[in-house]
Amino acid sequence: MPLLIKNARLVDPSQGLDETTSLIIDQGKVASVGVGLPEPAGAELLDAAGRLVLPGFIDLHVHFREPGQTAKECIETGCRAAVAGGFTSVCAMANTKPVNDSVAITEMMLNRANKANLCRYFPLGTVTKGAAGEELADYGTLKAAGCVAFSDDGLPVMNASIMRRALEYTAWLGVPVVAHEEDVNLAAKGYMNEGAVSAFLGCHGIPAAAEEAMVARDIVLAEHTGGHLHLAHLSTRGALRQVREAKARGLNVTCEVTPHHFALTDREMTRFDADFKMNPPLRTEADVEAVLEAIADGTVDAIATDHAPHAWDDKECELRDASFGVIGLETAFPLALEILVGRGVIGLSRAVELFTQGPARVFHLDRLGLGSLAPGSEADFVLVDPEARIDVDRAFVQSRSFNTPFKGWSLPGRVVGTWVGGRRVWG
Ligand SMILES: NC(=O)N[C@@H](CC(=O)O)C(=O)O
Ligand SMILES: [Zn+2]
Ligand SMILES: [Zn+2]
Repeated sequence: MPLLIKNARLVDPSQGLDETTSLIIDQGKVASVGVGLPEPAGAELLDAAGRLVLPGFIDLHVHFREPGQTAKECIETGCRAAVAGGFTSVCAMANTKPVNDSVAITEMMLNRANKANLCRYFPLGTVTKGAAGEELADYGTLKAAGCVAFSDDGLPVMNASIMRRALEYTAWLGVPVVAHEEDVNLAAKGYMNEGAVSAFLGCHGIPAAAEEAMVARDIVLAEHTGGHLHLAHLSTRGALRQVREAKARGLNVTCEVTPHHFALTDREMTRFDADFKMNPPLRTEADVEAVLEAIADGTVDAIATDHAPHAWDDKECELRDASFGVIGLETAFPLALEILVGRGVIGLSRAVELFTQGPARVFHLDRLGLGSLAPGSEADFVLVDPEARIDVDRAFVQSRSFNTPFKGWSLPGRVVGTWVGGRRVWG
């Protein structure tokens, strides 16, 4: 049965649209967009009542812990958190147990996601076998099995020769290498940003140079190989400056930033609460300013959550010993509304772009009809009430874990409904 959506404020940067209009959805796809469309025979009617209709969000960076650590999250609970947050596609990191360096694991993940039947799920394969940093994974067979990119995320690829080969081989396949940039020798025993706050607290710090030195190395390697380097969760002024310069030189370099890195600084660490501990760490105010500038000037391609669920006892211990990582699927878009749009850093259309067309392009998901609501696209969309607020508490969060630094926050932007391929999966 076709679906006619009326009185929608459709914001779709892929079509340059921000206007009140109607959409017709038929057979899982967008059939037409425009004011005063004739009602198809027997159509179901949805009155958006002026609320936002947006292309479904795409998250390039989530950790769903299946196989291996399903007490933290499984593919089904992760996908439920995704659709509750308005995400209709997620790209899942390979640092599961065992890691995703084989067709068997990729297929198992895809089967589990299929069974959950909530959002689209795109696995990443590892860069190296076992994510051990020594031997390249088999990119061709992993791509054929469904992997959309390759990453050892959680761990940097410290061997430059391995990174060089990875960029060369993936260039032939036309898929990106996603880099977690952290020089392990510079980061050493650090567990928060190195700076005035870490000195005051007497905590081991991770210097900005740990990230920036690796970004520099990998931009050099991307230039020499022609490979597509996608830089995950960038957090420092120097890292973003290098991306801006690399893009100006026409290199095949893209990057993402997370909501926690645009919303919070390392001052939060004075609470000694491990829900503020993640990798890369929360940085200084100057770094947050640089993240906001890079979001505004187009240096940043996508907002990605780095949704990293951890169990209560992974966090409820000495800060030094706690796991790195925070959840983020349900708070990402509300934080963008509050901090990016609400404080005038960017307009709503650019914010939507960072969740839709931007990430779609990075992993070439635009070729699958994702990240856009132009006629012919997949009918993946989200209905958001920008006036209604959310309260970030345990009842609101669908994830199996609750390690969020935004607990207790009230934010604008309730996801009223989420549709994947024309089927309502949330709300
Ligand atoms: N971001 C984190 O602090 N943790 C991630 C790994 C990662 O993204 O590096 C995790 O898997 O828990
Ligand atoms: Zn990482
Ligand atoms: Zn990650």
